[in-house]
Amino acid sequence: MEELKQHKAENDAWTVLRGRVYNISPYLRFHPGGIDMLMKGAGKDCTALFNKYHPWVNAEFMLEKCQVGLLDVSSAK
Ligand code: HEM
Repeated sequence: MEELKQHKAENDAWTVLRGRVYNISPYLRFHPGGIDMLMKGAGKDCTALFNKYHPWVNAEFMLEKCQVGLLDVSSAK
C-alpha cells in the first residue's frame, strides 16, 4: 500500500482492484469514463469506485497485461 501511493502520476499510475495491483497508465486514454475518472483511483484502491460505476465490467480480463502483482494484504489499510 505504501508503494502504491507513490504511483499516482498519469505516466506512472497504479491502482488496486479486487486485490490485484495494476499499472493503469497504458489504459488511461482508452477508458470510456475518461482519464480524470480513472485517475481518481490512482495511487489507491479503486474497488469501491469501480463497483459504484460499473461492477459488471470485466477488468480482470481487460487489464490482464497491466497487472503488476497482488496486494500484500498485511499492508492493506
Ligand atoms: C480500474 C479499472 C477500470 C476499468 C477497466 C474501467 C473500464 C470501463 C469500461 C469498460 C467502461 C464502459 C462501460 C459500459 O459502457 O458499460 C467504463 C465506463 C465508466 N467508468 Fe470505468 N473503469 C475502471 C475504473 C473506473 C473508476 C475508478 C471510475 C470512477 C472513479 C470509473 C468511472 C467510469 C464512468 C463514470 C464510466 C461511464 C462513462 C459513460 O458511460 O459515459 N471507472 N469504465
